[in-house]
Amino acid sequence: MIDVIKLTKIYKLKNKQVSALSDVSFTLKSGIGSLVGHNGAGKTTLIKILSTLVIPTSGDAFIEGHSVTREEKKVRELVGLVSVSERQFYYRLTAMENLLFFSSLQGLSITEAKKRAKEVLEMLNLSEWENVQYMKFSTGMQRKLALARALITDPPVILLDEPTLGLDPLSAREFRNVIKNFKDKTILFSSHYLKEVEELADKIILIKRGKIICEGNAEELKSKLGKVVEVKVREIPRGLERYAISLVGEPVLRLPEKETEKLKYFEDIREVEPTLDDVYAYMIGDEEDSIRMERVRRSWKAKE
Ligand SMILES: Nc1ncnc2c1ncn2[C@@H]1O[C@H](COP(=O)(O)OP(=O)(O)OP(=O)(O)O)[C@@H](O)[C@H]1O
Repeated sequence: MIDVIKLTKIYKLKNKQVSALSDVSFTLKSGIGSLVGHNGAGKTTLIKILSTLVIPTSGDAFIEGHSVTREEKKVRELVGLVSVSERQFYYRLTAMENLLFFSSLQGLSITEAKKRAKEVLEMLNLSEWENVQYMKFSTGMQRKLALARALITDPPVILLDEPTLGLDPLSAREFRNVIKNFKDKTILFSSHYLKEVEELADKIILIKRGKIICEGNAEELKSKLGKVVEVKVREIPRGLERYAISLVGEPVLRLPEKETEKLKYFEDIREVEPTLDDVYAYMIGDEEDSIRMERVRRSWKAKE
């Protein structure tokens, strides 16, 4: 179980402060949760706080009832972290040697670690790579080895920061299948792939500029949109640029029907099945994206 209570993180830079998280609270009792938000929304910061790598400015979070600020050692035993941001493994050591090295840091005996390492490598279809140096691993295999390391102590909570980033579709699918099978663990992952989020997550947490703006399962989030429609417009009104699905020629907008009130003119209305992309555009797609999109559209028009 992950319990986050009023977490705030302010990074102090030389002459300014960056508010990465502000008053974030949520509970993930079990199952799979997903953090979704724009670049810089605060997802990695949250995952780092939950794995005790970053200290929050205020608030606290509890992993299986243990505080990340006051019981770091205990929390580290309870959490397995998979992240791509750090240099993770020793390049010249084999998969097995790396796993033994990291599990010794976590206090496992060599015999126990070897047994667990073999089990997790087999679970992740990496057995035949056991004695191959890490430097020869593809990105997908590197990611799987990171998961193997997180699993070696069989922790109840797994945190994954963009686990399928850069993986080819088949490797990503394989990775997702592995994650789906952890029925008895609490898993929290961040992702920009909304199809993946929909496939895996029981609970989706939408974060915008360090604040939670909505949470629920995919159906609950979609139901907040009401009907979703596609319409052709002549011009995209300011503030609705994030709904554009075609900028060339006559722009097409895909948006909640209730938002069409903001359009002076539209034609060819067509109802479509809501997706998480629609939820994202409605809840998160923000002004800056809108302005950028409008710039693209204008420069395109100018070239025509
Ligand atoms: N060590 C740091 N020092 C200063 N600012 C930081 C630091 N780490 C993150 N930030 C800032 O905090 C904010 C949140 O960053 P974070 O990496 O948590 O976002 P994110 O949602 O994971 O983004 P992305 O999707 O791009 O990975 C950003 O404005 C970022 O620039």
